[in-house]
Amino acid sequence: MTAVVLGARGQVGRALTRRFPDARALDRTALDLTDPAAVAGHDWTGVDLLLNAAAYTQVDAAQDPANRHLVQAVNVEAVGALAGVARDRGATLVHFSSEYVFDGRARGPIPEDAPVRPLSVYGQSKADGDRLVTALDRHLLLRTTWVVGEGRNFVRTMADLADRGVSPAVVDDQVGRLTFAEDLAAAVAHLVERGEPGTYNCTCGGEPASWADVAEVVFAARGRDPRDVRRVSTAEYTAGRAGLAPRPPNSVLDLVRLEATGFRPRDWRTALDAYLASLPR
Ligand SMILES: NC(=O)C1=CN([C@@H]2O[C@H](COP(=O)(O)OP(=O)(O)OC[C@H]3O[C@@H](n4cnc5c(N)ncnc54)[C@H](O)[C@@H]3O)[C@@H](O)[C@H]2O)C=CC1
Repeated sequence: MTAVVLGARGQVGRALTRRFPDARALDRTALDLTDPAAVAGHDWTGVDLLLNAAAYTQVDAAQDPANRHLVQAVNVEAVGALAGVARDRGATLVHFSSEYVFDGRARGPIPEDAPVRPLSVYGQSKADGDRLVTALDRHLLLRTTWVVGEGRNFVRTMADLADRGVSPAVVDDQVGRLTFAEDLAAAVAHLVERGEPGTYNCTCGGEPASWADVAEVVFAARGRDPRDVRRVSTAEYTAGRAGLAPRPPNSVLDLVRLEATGFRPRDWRTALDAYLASLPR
């Protein structure tokens, strides 16, 4: 198998590169996906697995009309170009999506086939990209949430704030589960091995929690009092902060389809404990 990882220096891309050590790792400097000529002109000879972890992921910045062209170029047009490469080469395209394609207003875990109703520009762009991927015979679309890997993420931010003596306001009415990038990469390897195309929700397992619950675990691990996390509602958090994209209140994805393949994601609390133990102080 000849694999290529796109977005290789992002959180998910780094985990994929570790999980598929023989894959060709490409980031923006090696191949700018917003340049159709570069994508068409790239040497894809022999490639049979395209792992696309590249995306425009700044959810709030995506709301700014000045960035809309770039969001569209990376999250939709580039996905179409990669789908074209996969189709021409008979390769499998693995792509990542988000619970932001849903409005998160329904209660309970969200199944893969729930109605798509994005609240934000980013969510809409991911939904549009998803349609291009699922039109392919050979595809894997993994919808995930709250990713933690190498690089900037919520857990690192909270650990930094804890270490600096800050008492942050954190929302306690958005509920979901963390997903560690290495778990996502392990799921990709498992699903590629099975060779069954389709859309799968893929997050860590365990009891869903709010961002404030996660922040409290991080604070405790850094030796701070969890009560230093100021629990606020989304309405309180967003008041006076301009330009924030609306977030779905329910980010909990149903894992039944993934688990039916024999893949058991780690409980997010177990994975978080291990991650926190590895974070430098
Ligand atoms: N981070 C999260 O919490 C979540 C992420 N996802 C999805 O998971 C996937 C991976 O996300 P992360 O690794 O967290 O993102 P990231 O922001 O850490 O990495 C994105 C990568 O895309 C690359 N990239 C951006 N524009 C590019 C361009 N024009 N050409 C080539 N490469 C370009 C960046 O250089 C970076 O390496 C994305 O599809 C994202 O939408 C889904 C749900 C939650």
